[in-house]
Amino acid sequence: MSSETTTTTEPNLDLRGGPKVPPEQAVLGCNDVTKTFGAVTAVDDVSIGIDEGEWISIVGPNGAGKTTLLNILNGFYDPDPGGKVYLNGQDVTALKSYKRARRGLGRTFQGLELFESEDVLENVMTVRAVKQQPNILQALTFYGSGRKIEAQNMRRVEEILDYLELWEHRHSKISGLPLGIRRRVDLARSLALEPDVLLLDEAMSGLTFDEKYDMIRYITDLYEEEGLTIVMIEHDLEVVTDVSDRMIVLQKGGLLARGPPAAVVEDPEVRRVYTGVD
Ligand SMILES: Nc1ncnc2c1ncn2[C@@H]1O[C@H](COP(=O)(O)OP(=O)(O)OP(=O)(O)O)[C@@H](O)[C@H]1O
Repeated sequence: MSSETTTTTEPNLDLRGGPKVPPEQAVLGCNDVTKTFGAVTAVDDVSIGIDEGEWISIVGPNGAGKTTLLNILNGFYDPDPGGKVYLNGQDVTALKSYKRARRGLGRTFQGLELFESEDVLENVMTVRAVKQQPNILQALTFYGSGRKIEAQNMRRVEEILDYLELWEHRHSKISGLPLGIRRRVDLARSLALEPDVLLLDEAMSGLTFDEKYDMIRYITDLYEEEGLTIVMIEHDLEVVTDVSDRMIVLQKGGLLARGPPAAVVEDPEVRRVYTGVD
């Protein structure tokens, strides 16, 4: 009788189940979400449910649909008809992105959508004003009355900049800053909205090893000290394996596996499609 086992080549069926939390009861969830762009199905019938206080990492190779899914959760894209998005147990599918932000959903951007010609302080302050005003136009008017906003918001913004070790850069224009600092400014802006759930879109893309380590440290502290729910989109499996409570793997828009990181990274299907290693 052969002593060989087949356990390393069999897909782990525990990773092929449904959402851990019913999407409609989750702090953030989606049900039957598909998104097509012409002939391309970017997200293919995905349902997830994230519990309060979890750190979830959504991983997958290039083009797997990670950013599209995040944009649907965030409200930048509508899902195709039939798909639903839930925030704090409420159906927010029809709710605009900025309204979801006011209900506690913050995000960073893979492509860093910072105001290049403004300094760090102005970038964070502007977002702070958007939090307090019912619409963008009013926020800009409000922002114009500099003293008022300063009195109301400066303290919180100082705390955020201090926390992310950005205070010394507060008067530096974004356009002159290196990528590691710019990614931190993006994180500071998302924190200025005082989110309960933070969506991070490849927040470590393009960073050096040391910068990635710093970023993980900041996010871990936020997770532990502020009790934030973290949803992190990440291309690099290794970066998130140690820190996540659970991982969700996308492949060609579909959900390939979900579960504890240690089990996910050992799953032969995940290894094959994601790392290319059997
Ligand atoms: N606005 C769009 N119009 C057309 N096709 C799109 C659009 N956005 C995404 N796609 C396509 O949908 C698929 C999924 O893209 P998406 O950016 O969501 O993947 P990803 O997993 O985030 O990839 P990456 O790791 O490279 O950022 C890709 O084939 C992409 O070309």
